[in-house]
Amino acid sequence: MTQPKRARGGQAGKEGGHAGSKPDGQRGHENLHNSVDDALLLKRKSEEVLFQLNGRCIYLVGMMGSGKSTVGKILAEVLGYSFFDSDKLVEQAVGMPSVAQIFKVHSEAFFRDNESSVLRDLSSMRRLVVATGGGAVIRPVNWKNMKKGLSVWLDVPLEALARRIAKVGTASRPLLDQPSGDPYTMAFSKLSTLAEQRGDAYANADVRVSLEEIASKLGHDDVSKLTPIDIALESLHKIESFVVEDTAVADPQTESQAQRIHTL
Ligand SMILES: Nc1ncnc2c1ncn2[C@@H]1O[C@H](COP(=O)(O)OP(=O)(O)O)[C@@H](O)[C@H]1O
Ligand SMILES: O=C(O)C1=C[C@@H](OP(=O)(O)O)[C@@H](O)[C@H](O)C1
Ligand SMILES: [Mg+2]
Repeated sequence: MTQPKRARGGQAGKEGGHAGSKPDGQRGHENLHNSVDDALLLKRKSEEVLFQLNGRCIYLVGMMGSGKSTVGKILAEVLGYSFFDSDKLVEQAVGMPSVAQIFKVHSEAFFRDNESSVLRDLSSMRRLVVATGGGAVIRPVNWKNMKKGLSVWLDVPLEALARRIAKVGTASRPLLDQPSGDPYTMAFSKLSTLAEQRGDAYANADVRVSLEEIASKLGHDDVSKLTPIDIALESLHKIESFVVEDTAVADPQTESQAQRIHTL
């Protein structure tokens, strides 16, 4: 059977469009082939990773707009895991329709307490992909709970985050909500401040998925050309490498079996 190759742009779902030299009809076919190839690669890798995960949960961390909810749903789907978005669970627990309203009626501290309770409850479960809120990384108690599973940091350049946020608006993200000003500039400025305040809290994650690295590997000049599937696939590769190394430290004998599977 021929191996699917990694697609190089032109797929549905990416942020920036880039016109190729081919007529639209041909590009359409190419895009479809690329998407099918990517879906096959993703499915195949997920089957290997599923075996190695042994039921461990995956926690996605990263700044607002980094794609935790988007990529998390894809990972859950291909792994056959259940997907939870911690923001949605907080909304349910509090009985309010949006995070923005919780911040407004109560406070950020109230939201954070509920966020910690949700993460604590989830940490006793198995076979979950959890998209956390961007600020979950600031509390050590959340890390204590997330470390029961495997954590993945989606590391996205601030410019790309601000572009995404400017596109969808800030209504659902109260920390970025600004009454006036250019949406991109305002989002970029707020995100920069938050990134500075949070320091290297995201780097506590077991695995770092850098969009700049993926873009360079795939020959793209901009992270905006990456699709959520590209990012999900790289996440699975990184998770696999981490689990293999982790097993090596914990149990050298099991490691040699895991390594054999990894290199197949
Ligand atoms: N790789 C991507 N390409 C294009 N748009 C994306 C990508 N990843 C996420 N988005 C969009 O960016 C916005 C933020 O994504 P989301 O998954 O909600 O991030 P988070 O949960 O980390 O805040 C959404 O509108 C989503 O559709
Ligand atoms: O970074 C943050 O502090 C927040 C991120 C949001 O989630 P997303 O990262 O999914 O946008 C949400 O939890 C809340 O608005 C606060
Ligand atoms: Mg989210």
